[in-house]
Amino acid sequence: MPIITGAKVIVTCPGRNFVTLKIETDAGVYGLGDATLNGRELSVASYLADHVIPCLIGRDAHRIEDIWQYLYKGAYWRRGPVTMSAIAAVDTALWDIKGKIAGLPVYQLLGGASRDGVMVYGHANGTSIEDTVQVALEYQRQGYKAIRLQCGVPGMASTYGVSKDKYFYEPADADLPTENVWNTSKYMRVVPELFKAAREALGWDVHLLHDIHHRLTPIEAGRLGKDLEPYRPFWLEDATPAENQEAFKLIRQHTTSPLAVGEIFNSIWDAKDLIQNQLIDYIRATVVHAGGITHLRRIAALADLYQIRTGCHGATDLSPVCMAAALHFDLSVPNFGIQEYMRHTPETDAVFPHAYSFKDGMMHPGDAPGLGVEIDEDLAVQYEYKRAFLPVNRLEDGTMYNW
Ligand SMILES: O=C(O)C(=O)C[C@H](O)[C@H](O)CO
Ligand SMILES: [Mg+2]
Repeated sequence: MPIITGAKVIVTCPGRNFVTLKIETDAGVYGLGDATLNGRELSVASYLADHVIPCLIGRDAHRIEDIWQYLYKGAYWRRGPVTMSAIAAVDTALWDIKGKIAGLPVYQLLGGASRDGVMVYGHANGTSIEDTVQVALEYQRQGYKAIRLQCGVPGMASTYGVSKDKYFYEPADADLPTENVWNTSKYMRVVPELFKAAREALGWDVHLLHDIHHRLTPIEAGRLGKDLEPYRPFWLEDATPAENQEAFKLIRQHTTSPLAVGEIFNSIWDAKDLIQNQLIDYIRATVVHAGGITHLRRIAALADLYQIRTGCHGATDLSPVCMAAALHFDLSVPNFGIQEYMRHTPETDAVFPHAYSFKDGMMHPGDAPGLGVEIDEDLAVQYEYKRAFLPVNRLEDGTMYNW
């Protein structure tokens, strides 16, 4: 049995901050896990270094489930994004180790491939409808089968999902949170126009998605969902904050537009009521923030009972280690729906060389043993941690709102 002999936390900032856990064993094999929690990175780094790593030394790295339970139940303080990201990092690294020792890619350990490849969606964004549609056309030319559309709103200086650089979107942009201003009615008018223009330009063979990013009330979300129905969206994401899950009943009463929720969920308990009441169509939880591959499989299994499919979060603040783990999960899980794919910068890709690849709108984790992702530690140390916050959002009268 491979015994855990050491572990360390690597914090690096090749364009943005990433926290990576590296677990070493006496079998000469190590594993990697992503522990990045955007805007709160050092909390997870400390949780791992101060409270988790000392408990790992001397354990059998093959006992993935037992170590998961030990860290979850053993902490007494359950759930929460910091705890669950730390557990996820350990879990992911242990799957990596198991795969490397077995000489198999992780997806083979998860039951093997359930499909040939993983359909991903790219992000088309622009300051205007015209710009966004042009970018979407470019994605379509690159072979994407699914495209998320976000555009600037006339009369609003900025909004979620629209970047200065059309291809690399990084919302955690400042040393202290940037203040944005929000106006729901202006936003509600522009999105149906965006979808109309996109359908006219792109046709009907491509899936179109949109992220509301928690900014509507349930009844507003019902209205937007209804207005978008003629354009057949693949999903509307995070229509309203999901703390009150009853709220989704109201949205469901008004629209057949499919709903996706869960990128900020960190355990099956966050998703349970939405899933069991069939209030969503896609569950967005992913490896790093929802307790690792082990826990995400449990969430997917519950969702599968209700024909709810997976749609893992895959923004750039999830490192290539998480991306690789998500792709192994996506390839194997029976109720896969779609995977988000935001390209990392070349600097990030250089720090994390990986076996996963993209072709014709589909991704594959590759067949390297384990996760198929490495970290170049010499390069990683050259990029020092840089404090960066996600923005905050206020209504026009100054009221604090959801970002
Ligand atoms: O990718 C998405 O759907 C997002 O909503 C991105 C999030 O804002 C981002 O990951 C927050 O860290
Ligand atoms: Mg989102």
